[in-house]
Amino acid sequence: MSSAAPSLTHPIVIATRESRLALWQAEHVQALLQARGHQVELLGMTTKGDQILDRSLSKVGGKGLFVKELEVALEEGRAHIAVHSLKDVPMELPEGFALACVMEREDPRDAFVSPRYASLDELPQGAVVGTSSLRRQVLLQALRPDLKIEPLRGNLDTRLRKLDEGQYDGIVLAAAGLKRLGLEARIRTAFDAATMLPAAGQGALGIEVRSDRQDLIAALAPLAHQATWLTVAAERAVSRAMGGSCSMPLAAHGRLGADGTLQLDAAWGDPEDARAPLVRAQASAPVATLAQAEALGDEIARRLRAGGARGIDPASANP
Ligand SMILES: NCc1[nH]cc(CCC(=O)O)c1CC(=O)O
Repeated sequence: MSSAAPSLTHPIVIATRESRLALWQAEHVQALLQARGHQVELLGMTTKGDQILDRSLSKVGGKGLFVKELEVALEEGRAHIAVHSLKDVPMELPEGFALACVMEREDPRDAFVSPRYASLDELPQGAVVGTSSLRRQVLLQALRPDLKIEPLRGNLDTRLRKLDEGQYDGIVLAAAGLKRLGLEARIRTAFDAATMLPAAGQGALGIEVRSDRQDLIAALAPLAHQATWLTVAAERAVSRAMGGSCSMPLAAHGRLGADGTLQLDAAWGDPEDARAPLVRAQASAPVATLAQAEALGDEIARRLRAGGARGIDPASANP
């Protein structure tokens, strides 16, 4: 049995980074497509983002670094689809590329990981916490102004190794990545999403294709999870409207209720002052279409700006 459109040729090749998490994600999609009768192969690649371990991503060009090489492979026809953590996908895809679908979300929360301390509250005064995320930095600093936040880059295994070597008292990672790699036991506390507000798209996977591949878009449609798609569309709209990139501390988190009401929360931190008070905004609305979800995200961005958040206009944003 195959649900393939007539023009779809096999195998479908998935371009993937070679970190354990990226491979897990690509293999996850491979298995789902194989279960629907498709023949699927992986094409492993190293991206610029994978090679930069010593500097903060926000200083060297941002999220796009993880996706560009994969897009080149799609452009050249060496691969057909790319699986991304939506958190790492820029708000606007380059001309000619589209998000074919968004899949069911894993745990969207941040997790506190530490060999010695069971929670953030247990950390002694002045303890060292590792994260290179500006969002995590400002949210942590709001909860515990005494903590010393130090940069921490690399894939999940690298970050855990640096923690285990004693460079930090604790680190903050996405619960989703740890769960996917079978490392859930490392989570000491999953932060309450209301206090450590997650990043837009955190925990959700998206599949990118060339926008002219209607055959692939049709083949991927059954993998979509509509509730997740609506929720992350609203979250990503907040980022887009704020001109968000990883150089702006910005959190956006939605929850879609069984009645179709989307509750959206966001927080903005001053990129120039990690200790400045956060600007928060909240709104909810019934949401049944992507356009309605995006309108709610736009509304939240307006409220953030009204509360003092400074957005970046598209013209002056990072390339
Ligand atoms: N910033 C890197 C990144 N991008 C996606 C994940 C895994 C979680 C996800 O899929 O959202 C992680 C690790 C982390 O933030 O700890």
